[in-house]
Amino acid sequence: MVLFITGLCNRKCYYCPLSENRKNKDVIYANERKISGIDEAIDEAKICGSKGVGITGGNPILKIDRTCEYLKALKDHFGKDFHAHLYTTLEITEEHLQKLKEAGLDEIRLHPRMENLKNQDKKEDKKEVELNKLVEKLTLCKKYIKKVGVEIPAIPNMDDEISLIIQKINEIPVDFINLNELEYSETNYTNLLEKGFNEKNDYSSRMQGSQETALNAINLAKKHIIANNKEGYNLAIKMHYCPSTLKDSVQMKNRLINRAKNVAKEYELITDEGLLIKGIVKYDELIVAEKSTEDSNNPENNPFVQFLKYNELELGIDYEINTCKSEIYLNPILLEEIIEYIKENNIEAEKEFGEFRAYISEYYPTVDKLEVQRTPLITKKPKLNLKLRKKNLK
Ligand SMILES: C[S@@+](CC[C@H](N)C(=O)[O-])C[C@H]1O[C@@H](n2cnc3c(N)ncnc32)[C@H](O)[C@@H]1O
Ligand code: SF4
Repeated sequence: MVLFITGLCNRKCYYCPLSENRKNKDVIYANERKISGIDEAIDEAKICGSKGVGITGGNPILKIDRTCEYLKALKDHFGKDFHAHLYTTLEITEEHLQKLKEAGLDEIRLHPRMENLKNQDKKEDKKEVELNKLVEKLTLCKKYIKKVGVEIPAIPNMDDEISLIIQKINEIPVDFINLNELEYSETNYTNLLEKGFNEKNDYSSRMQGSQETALNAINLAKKHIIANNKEGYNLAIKMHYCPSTLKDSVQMKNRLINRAKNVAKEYELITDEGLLIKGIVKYDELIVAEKSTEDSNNPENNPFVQFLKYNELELGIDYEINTCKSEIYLNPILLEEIIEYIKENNIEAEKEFGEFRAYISEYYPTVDKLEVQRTPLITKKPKLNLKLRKKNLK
């Protein structure tokens, strides 16, 4: 689970990808769900079948007590094997680390100021200071937290600077460095273009040159480390490159599939991407059967529902009525079959069931249930006007 503990942050990274509704706002999200308490975080982790938490922001240490409260509550609830890692900056102090350790943090990932590392003559000082500070803070983290690493965006053309970071931290007991493929979002796009970067293609949010920089920096660092250590290969640090597609196609997909499995209703299907599909019969106003002798407000007396009930035993139809939205939900394949049946048998759907629309809806299994596709089902068999068509062809 991704626990976004606060949007507050003292930095102003030009590549910051946070959206407007999170950036510099003191809001909490568990995955895509906006929450206001620990119980909701626990609930979201349960629904998603989470095995651990990544605590992020903003900068979580600006809300250190909240961070520790959530962390401790998750550990208490799910046990010590529920893995917890946290992203933060070099502003972390011994006091923060003491608290994080007590709350059970397993891993920490530090993010230095990339702008200070850019190799420009006048900034040579800044670069040294930033690198030394990184080494100092990583060493401090190692005193308290079991796994310590660095995580940074692979900024195109920063091959040498990133290679230098790897060489420096390879000399101290640090476990890993993660290089993320640089990604654009609606908030950092203009900044990235102003820096002279371009997007890689128009179907992803990847920036051109980032992958090359990451791989080149890793190879450069390896070369230097081997060359400087005549006695042999002494590359202690683990290096990972995380392409942006991995986030979407693996991390996000797995999370969606887990969530979908836990929230899917009997009548819903789960796609390979972890989206949910259901059939919807929509009325402007949910009508009830005209000659119903029973309570005329009872939605179960809707003619379409009556039809489903009539076929319930044979087809095992499971359905749900949403009276607020005047909608009936059922298995999408069954709905398609019913609509086909109506057409094939020339049943006058409107006369039988009243005026309704039918469609298949595909949506995210998240709290906001964002719909990604809606496929209308045609309820009347189309009549071809062959004469007219012949005339047109002439
Ligand atoms: C989104 S941040 C969240 C944590 C915190 N705000 C930070 O920046 O460290 C998670 C990781 O992504 C990296 N990152 C920041 N902006 C990025 C971008 N535009 N593309 C790829 N990675 C980015 C940061 O280095 C950080 O380690
Ligand atoms: S540290 Fe993270 S949240 Fe803060 S400005 Fe940089 S990228 Fe954004």
